[in-house]
Amino acid sequence: MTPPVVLTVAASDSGGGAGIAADLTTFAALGVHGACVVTAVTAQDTLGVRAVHRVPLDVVEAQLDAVLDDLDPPVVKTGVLGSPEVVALVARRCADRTLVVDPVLVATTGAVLGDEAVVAAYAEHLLPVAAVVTPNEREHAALGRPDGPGVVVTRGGGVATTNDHGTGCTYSSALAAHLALGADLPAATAAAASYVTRQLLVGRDWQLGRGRGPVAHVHTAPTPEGDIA
Ligand SMILES: Nc1ncnc2c1ncn2[C@@H]1O[C@H](COP(=O)(O)OP(=O)(O)OP(=O)(O)O)[C@@H](O)[C@H]1O
Ligand SMILES: Cc1ncc(COP(=O)(O)O)c(N)n1
Repeated sequence: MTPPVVLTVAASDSGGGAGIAADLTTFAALGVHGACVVTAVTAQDTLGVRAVHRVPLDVVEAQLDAVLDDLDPPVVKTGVLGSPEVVALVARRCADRTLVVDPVLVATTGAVLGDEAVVAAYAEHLLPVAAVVTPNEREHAALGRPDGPGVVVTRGGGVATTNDHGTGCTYSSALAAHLALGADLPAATAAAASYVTRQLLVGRDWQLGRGRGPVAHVHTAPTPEGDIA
């Protein structure tokens, strides 16, 4: 059966923990086809963000044109957008689709990934056309505490682990994938939360890098018999 298409508009993470890497692997794990528009390249690892290179606006728009014209994704998920111009562009071009906005402003490791101008652009352009917004507490406060049925404030959870880099991206991607597969919002948020919980458990003892290791976006745990659970 042909899978539904979900587009992520987000930044790359060279460490493979967050952003595009988390989004596409989560989409694959949940059975949707992932397309990607890259807004910025980050030089990043489990310890922090070393550099951010924004993709020029016309190149972001050309990627968007290509995917929207040809693959026609019914669901679009956003992560790091990088500039107010890109925020406004996505709002303009994707308002007629189911938009899942993860307003990433600060990385787990502390780096600022969205400044005040980006925050203002979210409030003015993107939040009014979003079906779902998934800020964490800090992002919710920065955005002026928007309210409504589509505002899902994320709050961590019960799994004790330091391998949690990329959890917000994985959560919002899982939510977008379940919406594309036909779930309603309450079912999609519940499925996304249980997916993240399971994946945090899978990667809890991994030793990748020297900082906040990545959540296991896609892997399943082998059983004692060597099968895949
Ligand atoms: N330790 C945990 N145990 C279980 N579930 C968790 C844990 N951490 C995160 N989650 C799940 O993932 C969701 C997103 O997590 P969190 O709020 O930590 O993301 P974030 O990285 O702060 O988000 P953003 O990408 O918006 O910055 C939570 O709402 C929860 O469902
Ligand atoms: C490219 C990119 N996108 C998103 C995040 C946020 O993820 P996290 O909150 O886990 O650091 C990140 N650090 N880098």
